[in-house]
This record gives sequence, structure tokens and C-alpha cells, in this order.
Amino acid sequence: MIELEGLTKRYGDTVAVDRLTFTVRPGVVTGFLGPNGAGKSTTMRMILGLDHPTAGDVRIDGRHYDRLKDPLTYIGALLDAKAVHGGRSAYNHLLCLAQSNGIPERRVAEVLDTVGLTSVARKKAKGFSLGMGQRLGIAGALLGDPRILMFDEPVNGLDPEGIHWIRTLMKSLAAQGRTVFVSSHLMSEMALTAEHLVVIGQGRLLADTSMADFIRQNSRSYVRIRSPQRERLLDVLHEAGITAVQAGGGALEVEGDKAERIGELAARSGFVLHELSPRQASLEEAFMRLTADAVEYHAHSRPDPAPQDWGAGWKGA
Ligand SMILES: Nc1ncnc2c1ncn2[C@@H]1O[C@H](COP(=O)(O)OP(=O)(O)OP(=O)(O)O)[C@@H](O)[C@H]1O
Repeated sequence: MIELEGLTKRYGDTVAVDRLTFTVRPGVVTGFLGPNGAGKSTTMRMILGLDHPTAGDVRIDGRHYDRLKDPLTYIGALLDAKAVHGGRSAYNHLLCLAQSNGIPERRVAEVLDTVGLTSVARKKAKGFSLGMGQRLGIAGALLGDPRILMFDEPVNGLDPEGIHWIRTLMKSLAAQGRTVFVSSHLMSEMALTAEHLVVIGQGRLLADTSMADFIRQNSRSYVRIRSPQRERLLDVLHEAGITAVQAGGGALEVEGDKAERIGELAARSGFVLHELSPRQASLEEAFMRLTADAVEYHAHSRPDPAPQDWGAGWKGA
């Protein structure tokens, strides 16, 4: 478990992390999201004792990082895959880490095998591709068989097979009851990997919730309908107090989670439906809506209006 309480970091006038309070729990993958400059890396560095908080506190299973004996056996982290002595082989890099943390040498071969680097174990890390470097960093995190794992952008530079591998690895680590805390800018990947989300913007906590609730609360859900008896269906929906609007391709759209009700009304009236599909916006859309005001550098076009403004502005495609 990782517990943050009022965690704050200032660099001069910049408040990088602003009174963050949340707990990362074991047994699920927790995604850590925020726009560029939101304070994710600074938060992770403070968790690992690499940066000192200006105020507040962070504990690893109840203790400060610098009070942990052989810290790699409590928490393993990948922060910067390039932070490897390039002149050392993958094997020797991991061996040094193992020896300085009271970890038996046999773990080196085990984790190299887990991350798929056994065949290049004796090669110097400076010749590694970005993806191989990420795998080596992950091997380092796993070395002490820790109960807590933290990864900053772990899929950076990985090909689709590597991304799939990381997803499976993280889920299996969480399924073993470990605490897994991971940041990523790849929303589609995060949506598949994380069950819980912590979202920050400008250093502040914006959300600490399950993935499902996050998407539900920060995006619109609607039902798309197509019927050859569209006009008559519109009348029946109207009589039932359901507002439908015209969408592209001759379809209708109804705001909210009303697919079952619409299906029942259509059946009762004997209407043929060619489509009745509940739709939910993606994690990416939900994230953009929530963090629209917390983005440090905006391009010219802004994301869609916030969910509460959506009804008024929405007239259908
Ligand atoms: N050593 C430092 N000195 C001064 N300012 C810093 C330092 N480290 C981070 N910052 C500032 O703190 C804020 C948070 O940065 P941080 O790197 O933690 O964000 P992030 O969420 O990890 O961003 P990204 O997604 O771009 O990696 C930014 O405004 C950044 O410029």
C-alpha cells in the first residue's frame, strides 16, 4: 500500500504537487493520469524518497522509504529506463542492484527470463533499443520480488507485442495481491490495464475512483437507434418522454442509459429495430473533459464542453 497525505512539492514559485492525499491499494492496477506537467513524476520521485516533500507525507506499507531496509524488496520502480550504466551488461546491472539490496543472485536470471532478455543478458545496455531498455528497467523493478510496484510510462517505446506483455504482467502482479501503480499517456492502453484511477491536474487531485465510475461520471452515455419506422418510433419515444435527436446515417440518438426501455417500447409497438446500441465515451474523452482546465500547454482547439454543459449544446450530427 502507498499512502499519500497532503503531499506537496514546490520549486520556487511552481507548485508541482499540491496537497495530494490518496491511497494506492493492493490487488488492482491503479492508473496515474494527468496532463503534461501535472506532477506525476514528481509524486513518484517523492514516493521513492528521491525528492523531499515541501509539506505532507508519503508512506510505503506504513513506513517512509528511507526507513526501509533493502528497499527493493518492498517497492520496485521503473522511473527512467535510461538510468542504467550503459557500459554494464544487463546481467551485471541487475547483479549490482541485487548485491546492494540483499537479493540472491539467482533472481537476476529469473527476472531476465521474465522480461525476455535472457539472450542478450551479457550485452552492454548502451546498445539496447528503447523497448529493451524498458524491459531491463522492469526487470530491475521485479528483482526484489516486492509487494509494491510503480511504473512511470512503462510502455514507452514498446511495440504492440511488448505493450500486450506489459499489460498482462501488470494484471498478473495485481492478481497476486501486489500494489501496482502505473502512469501512462496511452489512454486506450490504460483503459485495458487499470481498474482504479488517480487523476491529477496542476498538482491537485482531480479523481480517485474506479475506471468504470470515472468514465461514467466524466463522459456522456447515449443510445444509438436505427429503425425503418423511424418517424413513428420518434412519436412513441416522445409520448414516453424520451427525447431523441437525429444523428448521421439516418440514426437517432437518445441521451443516457435507456437502451432497455427503448427496446421494450419498440417491441410493444411492433417496430423493427436495425440497431439499438448503448454507447459510452472512451477513457480518453473522459480524461480530456476532466482535465481541460488543467492542461499546461493548450493547442488552439479546445476539447468539447464539460459534461454538465453538454445537453444545451448538443443538437445531433
Ligand atoms: N527539478 C525541478 N525544478 C523545477 N521545476 C520542476 C522540477 N521538476 C518538475 N518541475 C515542474 O513541476 C511540474 C510537474 O512536473 P512533473 O515532471 O512532475 O510532471 P508530469 O506530470 O510527470 O509531466 P509529464 O507527463 O510531462 O512527464 C512542472 O511544471 C515541471 O516543470
